[in-house]
Amino acid sequence: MEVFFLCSLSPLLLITFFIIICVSLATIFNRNNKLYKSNNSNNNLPPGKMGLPYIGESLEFLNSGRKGFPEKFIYDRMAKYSSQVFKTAILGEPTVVVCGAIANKFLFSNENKLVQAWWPDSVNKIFPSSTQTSSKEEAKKMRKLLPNFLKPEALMRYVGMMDSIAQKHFESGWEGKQQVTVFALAKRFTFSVACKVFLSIEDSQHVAKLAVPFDALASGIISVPIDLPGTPFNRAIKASKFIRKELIAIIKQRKTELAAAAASSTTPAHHHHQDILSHMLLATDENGQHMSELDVADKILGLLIGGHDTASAAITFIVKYLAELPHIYKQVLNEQMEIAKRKGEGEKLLNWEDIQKMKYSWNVACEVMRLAPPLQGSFREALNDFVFSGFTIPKGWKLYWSVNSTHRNPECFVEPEKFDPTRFQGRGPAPYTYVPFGGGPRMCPGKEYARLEILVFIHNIVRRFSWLQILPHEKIIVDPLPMPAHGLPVRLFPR
Ligand code: HEM
Repeated sequence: MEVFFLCSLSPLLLITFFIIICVSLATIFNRNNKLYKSNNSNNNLPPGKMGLPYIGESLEFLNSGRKGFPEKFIYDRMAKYSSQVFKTAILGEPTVVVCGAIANKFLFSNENKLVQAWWPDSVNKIFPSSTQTSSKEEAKKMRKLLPNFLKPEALMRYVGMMDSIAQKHFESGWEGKQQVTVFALAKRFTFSVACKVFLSIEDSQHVAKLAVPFDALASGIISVPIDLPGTPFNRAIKASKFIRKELIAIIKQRKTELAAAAASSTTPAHHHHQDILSHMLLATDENGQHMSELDVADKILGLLIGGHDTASAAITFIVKYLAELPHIYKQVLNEQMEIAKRKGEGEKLLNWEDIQKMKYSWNVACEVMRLAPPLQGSFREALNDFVFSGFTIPKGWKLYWSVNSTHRNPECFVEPEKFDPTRFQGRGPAPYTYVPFGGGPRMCPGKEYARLEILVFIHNIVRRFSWLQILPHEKIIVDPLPMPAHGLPVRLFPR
């Protein structure tokens, strides 16, 4: 189909595309060349290789993940240069990779002072977001509002809602089946929860209508940014336009409903005022300003994307580790049965207090995210020349911090390859060593939300089933999120 589409394009169009690609490559190359050159005089750069022009070491970087060992790229170079800081070029950018807890602390505490968040070009093109339509200051203000919608006090009321979605999800997707593919179901679960909590959308057909473009969007975000018909990047841009249009329509309708409810003193018939969309529409900043429709759409889109593959990857790997480690499964089951037993007569849904009791289960989830972190790290950009660890980091260069540089480091975690949830008991890991959600001002705003949906999922799965992996040696691919190559098929044993 895609090949057909390409062939049917007129030669003129093809030539035009070709020229566009050449020009954009040349622009990137030129800009980076300036970046590289401006620093030739600077001989205090970290050790490391910049690889081929433009491509740099991107292929090595991406391939180590696709082979299932994303940490290899980093550990190989740390060993080779005997340094926790090294330079490279990835995704078209001169980059300094900084490893270890000290580096994490440095980056996270210098946000907007020495560094700022940076995303690859592909991400910016798929989200022509408020960062571009409104001023930087405004975007920063909006980012500050985000945690308000997702802090524990705000999320408490959603626990029952999540549990009700989980119960329906297990009834329709798992019960009565001998065998299921976990990754696809985990994605369906987290997406259903998001549709309900953010937008009050529960109708399964409506959820499915949004889920399809969402998958396209998620798989195109970190792709080669070539915008030609049929490329994943192109599909992602189209999907993002479609979803934004849907969201704007939902937002407009909601505004009318909220206005009507405010005008009449009656409470609205729906429970819409409970979801995150209504909270965003009603929220005001310090000057009493409401967020614009476009801003709200972008924020919701950002949340849907941020939570789409990350939480479902975490859930998938929890299921995988519990299959491999029956003694851990048993302790999780004991904890969850105890919680179920203590619930009052007629109390059908989990609540906030129940979640607080799931300490062991959360330690297990944390240990899973230590060994199989959903995100491998993220980028920052140097705002000025500065010195870190004795090396000069030039203005405009990118910095990459990696979750694995501490999660798999024996100095941070004794016997790092060993699965041991008790690491999280007592005082837990040293500061800045356990960072699956990042840290500092840009730390994942969805952390608490993710904790809730993960624990609700664990509660529902262990109470219904035990399970075995159908492919015990299924390969793991990290591209860019970790995922079992065949989606983790398991055999179910109802309890
Ligand atoms: C287990 C699940 C999750 C993990 C491991 C995870 C991890 C992360 C990490 C590492 C970052 C980047 C932090 C940085 O650059 O320093 C991030 C950013 C973000 N996450 Fe999550 N996340 C998860 C779930 C979620 C969920 C459920 C949501 C939404 C409800 C979400 C929304 C976001 C958003 C919007 C950002 C961007 C924040 C910004 O640019 O300032 N995440 N996440």
